Amino acid sequence: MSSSQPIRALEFYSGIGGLHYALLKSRPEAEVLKAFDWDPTSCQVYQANHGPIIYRKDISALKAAELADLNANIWLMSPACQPYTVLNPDAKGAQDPRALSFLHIVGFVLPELAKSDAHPRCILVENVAGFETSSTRQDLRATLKAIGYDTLELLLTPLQYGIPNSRPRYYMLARRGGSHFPLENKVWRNIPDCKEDAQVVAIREYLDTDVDEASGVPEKVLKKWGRLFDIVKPSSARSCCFTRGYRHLVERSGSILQEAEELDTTQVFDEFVSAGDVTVLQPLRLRYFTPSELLRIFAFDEPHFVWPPTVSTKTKYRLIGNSINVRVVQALITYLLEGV
Ligand SMILES: C[S@@+](CC[C@H](N)C(=O)[O-])C[C@H]1O[C@@H](n2cnc3c(N)ncnc32)[C@H](O)[C@@H]1O
Repeated sequence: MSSSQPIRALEFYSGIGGLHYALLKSRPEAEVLKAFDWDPTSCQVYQANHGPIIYRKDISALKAAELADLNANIWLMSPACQPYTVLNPDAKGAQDPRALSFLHIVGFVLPELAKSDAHPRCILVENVAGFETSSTRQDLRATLKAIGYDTLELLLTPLQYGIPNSRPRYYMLARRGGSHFPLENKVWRNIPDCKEDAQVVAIREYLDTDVDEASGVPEKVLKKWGRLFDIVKPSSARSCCFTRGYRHLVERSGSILQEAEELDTTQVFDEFVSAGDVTVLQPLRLRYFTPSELLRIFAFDEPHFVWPPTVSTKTKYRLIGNSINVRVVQALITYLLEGV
């Protein structure tokens, strides 16, 4: 969008507003007109940070006419990923009821708006890696093409932006009436013509200075599941993907931190196994990442981010784990808008 044209966005599946932050970091003058989510706590957190533009609503119930009146020129969308996640062996894709609202908005509402040329100039869709093999992705591409969009698909991770966290995510960018994306028909692993491969910063740059004991990993958890954890140190240049199940699930829900940098993790765990005594692990000082550390890793403007006082720590983890990496999406929005 040319810099003289106001950017007016709608945010669907807004959660705690990661896409909103990404848009503002890319284009500070942009305005999010309305955001939609049906989860009451997400809406409460969103409102605390972005004001009363959040509508608690089932997106399946949105009508073309109400969206046309808003006259937005960019839509930002991060629909539920459970239907598509490879972590769920029973994922049903488009057959999952949680996929319905996205099929409604893309398959019905957008084409309806296109009849009166009221569809947005640009669209960004975010989902889990794995979405690219779904029938929903094929339908999305076909629908967007049929109503005049040029599309580009990518799989990116924050590691490419120097952030020590793996979070591979699928993105689709769509625009109409602007310059064309490269013709090559593939899922891109970097933004075209943009070599972002930054030096990854160590985890220690993201850590709180003062962490209370509640973040420690309980001994009973370590005793039963300790060997399954992905463990990183302050000097590590990686961590694994943090999900909404962080602190509930052990495997594949995110890394824990070993504060004792100097100790050899494997050696201490071997001693624990042979001694059968969990206290052997104490010198490692194993703990969970705190919500504020995760917000920093997700590139949220952490010191200014507000949690309403009623939101529990457990809920904070759920909401952050559902969210997006702001830095990655910022780069995508910049690229998307440059071509319009
Ligand atoms: C993957 S999360 C998106 C998170 C968001 N981008 C953020 O930064 O926090 C999906 C969100 O969609 C919401 N959601 C799922 N289905 C919905 C529906 N039918 N109507 C409204 N919101 C829905 C969930 O409550 C959740 O907040």
